[in-house]
Amino acid sequence: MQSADVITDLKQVAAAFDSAIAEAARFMGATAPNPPVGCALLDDEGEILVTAAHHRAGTPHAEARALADAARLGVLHRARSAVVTLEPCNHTGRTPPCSEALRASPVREVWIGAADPHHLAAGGAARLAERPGGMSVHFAAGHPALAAQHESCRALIGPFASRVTRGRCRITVKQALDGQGSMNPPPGRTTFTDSGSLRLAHLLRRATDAIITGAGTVLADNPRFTVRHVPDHRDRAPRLLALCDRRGRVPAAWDAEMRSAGFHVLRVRDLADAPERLAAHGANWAMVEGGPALLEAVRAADMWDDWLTLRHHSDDQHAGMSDLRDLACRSPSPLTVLPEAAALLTSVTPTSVTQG
Ligand SMILES: Nc1nc(O)c(N)c(N[C@@H]2O[C@H](COP(=O)(O)O)[C@@H](O)[C@H]2O)n1
Repeated sequence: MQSADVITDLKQVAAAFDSAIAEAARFMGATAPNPPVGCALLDDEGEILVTAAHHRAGTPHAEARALADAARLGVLHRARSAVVTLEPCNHTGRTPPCSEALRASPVREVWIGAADPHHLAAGGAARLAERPGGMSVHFAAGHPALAAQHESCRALIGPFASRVTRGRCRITVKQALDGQGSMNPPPGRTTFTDSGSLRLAHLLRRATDAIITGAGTVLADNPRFTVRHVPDHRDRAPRLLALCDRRGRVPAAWDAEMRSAGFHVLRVRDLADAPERLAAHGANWAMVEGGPALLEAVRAADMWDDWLTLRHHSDDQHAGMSDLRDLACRSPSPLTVLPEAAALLTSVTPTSVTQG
């Protein structure tokens, strides 16, 4: 692959990556089975002309959308660099190859945040580099000044990479605890966390493609699993809802109720099968919403990628303090690139330690 001189100033490339990452993050939870992807086009001066994202599978990819937006605004002829969070695809799937669209455009430099882990679509970087007349192609990974952007692009692509390389969706657990470590809210209440934690939980519901829950949770709380405390995507496929109900305790009427609320219900006997079953239905990222028994089973099966703890302080010493919202993650977490979610986290701990 050609590795010609860098045309654009690295600070401007970093700013363009930040813009593309933020735009892509807005569509997390709407693009499955595709990943969220963002693209910015820059002019000769390194100024951003347009930033676009992939909205939903079957609609134009981020690169195609950015080129079309630039044409509509009459600035396409000024586009010299493309900054893309994911390697431009090199295949005809539901949409044509972005590598060809970029080759045919005025763009002469492409910056890539992360390689495409999907073997069917990969190879766009090499295809771009062999463009007659030249194309300067760069991966963020090779530039220390873009380390943060590379990490964010990896986080963005993480759930998709999990599905296409491991055949299982990424699993994020949400656990709310009171000051004494109990998961049970006081009698008469369904939650004890503060408004920030509630928002974070609903941002997570919105950004994920599926929810895994247990019979105990459904029978005790009958949660609605809908996104209510933050605005939801207007255009998304029905969300997947996996119910682990080994003993068949939840009546079939519940499935119908959930379907009419916009969910596609999957019943799974064995919790350990849920990540594969959901991935087979196109989910890249699932969150676990359950009670102590389900979460203990997730921990025992060691099947989580992120563990989000919402810890409420109700004791005298911390009276008036907001919740602590701690995230443990085993690879860069997509939650860290969701702007509002990242701002609500108290700490992020990368960990490869097996919790037991
Ligand atoms: N570079 C890039 N930009 C996007 O906006 C994308 N959605 C993708 N996705 C890649 O292409 C495959 C899907 O292709 P179709 O939407 O079916 O045409 C997907 O598997 C990714 O590898 N890439």
